[in-house]
Amino acid sequence: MDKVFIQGLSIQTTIGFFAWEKEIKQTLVIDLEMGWDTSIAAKNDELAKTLDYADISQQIDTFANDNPVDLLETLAERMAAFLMTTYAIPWLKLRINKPTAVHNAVSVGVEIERGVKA
Ligand SMILES: Nc1nc2c(c(=O)[nH]1)N=C([C@H](O)[C@@H](O)CO)CN2
Repeated sequence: MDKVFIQGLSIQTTIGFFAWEKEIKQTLVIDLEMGWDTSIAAKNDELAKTLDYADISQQIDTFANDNPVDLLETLAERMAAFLMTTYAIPWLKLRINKPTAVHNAVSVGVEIERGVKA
């Protein structure tokens, strides 16, 4: 299966369980793999036939900021559903890192896989 991916997308958004977290923006770093037949776009060199990683990166930032939640789990689930519906993505793996959440860890976060691999 071919993939289009986004690695290390850094966004600033409101996220977190605690009251103080709802008053600030924190950094999330997002890794996304999306199943896609890239040969269709390659055939006639057409951006419109593939997943535009620049457009999707912007949509991820907008989605996170428009949908503040407590848990990374909730954001991951909702973001995965939004991306799969909007772009007709059959399968994806989404990892959301919250690098500043635990001071003595490099990063913490969640990773989910949704859909069916072609
Ligand atoms: N599995 C998770 N654990 C925790 C989360 C989370 O979203 N998923 N969130 C928090 C707090 O918001 C934390 O990031 C504050 O430092 C704690 N654990």
